[in-house]
Amino acid sequence: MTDELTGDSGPGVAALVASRVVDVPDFPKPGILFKDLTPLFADGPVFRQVIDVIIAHHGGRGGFDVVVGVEARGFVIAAALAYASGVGVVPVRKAGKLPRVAHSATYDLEYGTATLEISEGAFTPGQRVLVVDDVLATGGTAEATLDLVARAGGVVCGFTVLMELAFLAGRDRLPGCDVHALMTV
Ligand SMILES: O=P(O)(O)OC[C@H]1O[C@H](OP(=O)(O)OP(=O)(O)O)[C@H](O)[C@@H]1O
Ligand SMILES: Nc1ncnc2[nH]cnc12
Repeated sequence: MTDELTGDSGPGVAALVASRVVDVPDFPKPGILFKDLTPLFADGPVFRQVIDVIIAHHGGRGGFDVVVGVEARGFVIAAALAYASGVGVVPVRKAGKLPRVAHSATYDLEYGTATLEISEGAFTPGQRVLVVDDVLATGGTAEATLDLVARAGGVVCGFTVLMELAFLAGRDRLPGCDVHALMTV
């Protein structure tokens, strides 16, 4: 089990995450094995432990100035991280949802193409940004998000996911970034 004080993520937290993931074959398209992490979000003690481990990995409270969450499942994690750390949260949203778009980025993911956007005035220049999502797969979403954060004046200090699908090599698209996955498949 994870030590909440040291944030030691070790095998304990990986097993915990794995125990709360449901594999859904052929969603949203035939051939995709979808990793459904909503059972983890629904388990209060596990969710809290996961949040504490992520904060500890990224330097504890004070290790980052703002959290970016990627629509939609990243929002759940980002809001919890921000609240627990006493910092704000900035949403990166799918196209057409934000009223004051500053920057857009289009990318491919495991099962399609999408465009992400960030608002005007998202950061003060040089703010240290922790980016969070539930899954790292091909890395298209993460690469686009890191690009948006940089164009908006933020400095990415880390990228965190609950689960990394290593066989899709998404990490290779994020050179120089502190990529942290609580569990890897
Ligand atoms: O590494 P990639 O291949 O880019 O895939 C990872 C992304 O795919 C999923 O989001 P999705 O686009 O399905 O959106 P949702 O959270 O709104 O369901 C997941 O939440 C990540 O954001
Ligand atoms: N297989 C998968 N499961 C959950 N989210 C994903 N995002 C991209 N691929 C995914």
